[in-house]
Amino acid sequence: MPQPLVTLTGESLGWGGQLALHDVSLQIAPGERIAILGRSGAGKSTLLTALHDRAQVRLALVPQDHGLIGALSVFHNVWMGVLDDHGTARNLRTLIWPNADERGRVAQVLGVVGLDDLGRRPVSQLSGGQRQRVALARALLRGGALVLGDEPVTALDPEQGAALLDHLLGAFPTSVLVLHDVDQALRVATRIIGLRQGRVAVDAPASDLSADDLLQLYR
Ligand SMILES: Nc1ncnc2c1ncn2[C@@H]1O[C@H](COP(=O)(O)OP(=O)(O)OP(=O)(O)O)[C@@H](O)[C@H]1O
Repeated sequence: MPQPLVTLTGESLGWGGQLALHDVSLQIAPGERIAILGRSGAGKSTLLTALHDRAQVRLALVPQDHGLIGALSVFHNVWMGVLDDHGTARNLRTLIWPNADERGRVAQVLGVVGLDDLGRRPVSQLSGGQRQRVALARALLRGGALVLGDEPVTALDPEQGAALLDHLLGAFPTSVLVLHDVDQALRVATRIIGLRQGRVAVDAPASDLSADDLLQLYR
């Protein structure tokens, strides 16, 4: 069995003294495409935080709130995905005067998400869907062994969302994505983890689960 990318052992996590995740143990193996489902407040984002903190591999993150800096341009927000690959001097130079290679790398991922002409626009002037696509472009530029995404395509229309979800899954060998659409989860995931009140209520191969099984999580 290959070495797991992330292992949680009896993980409990809370906010302000209140537990949001109770004694969760699980492993993420290379190659898995995991969808996390559950009602609002079930602990999905908290589980992603735990996985993020425990992962020992290079990973990219698409947070629920996009994690962008509104005053900075689209280019700079996307470049943030690779800031820790470079030293301070190089990053300062890129901030002021990106070279052709850097501009090309960002343009490539902006092309994938359909934001070709918006590199210089401050993120504060973008729509919600455009912001989400900037966060996706930043994750694609970063790359890595694992992508963690918290409802990474919810701000997009169904067609564009499905296309970008497929692209994201193709760009990373392993993924753990919080999704809110049961059918979408069954379409793209190899394994589904369902949370209820901070506990794992379902953890099974997607091929063993039906939409009805998963809808129980929301009742
Ligand atoms: N920063 C925070 N400070 C305090 N409590 C928090 C914080 N983040 C989450 N919580 C609480 O932890 C619990 C789980 O929240 P979490 O965001 O993990 O749920 P979720 O399943 O991702 O919900 P949603 O689908 O609404 O995003 C909730 O009761 C929530 O109120």
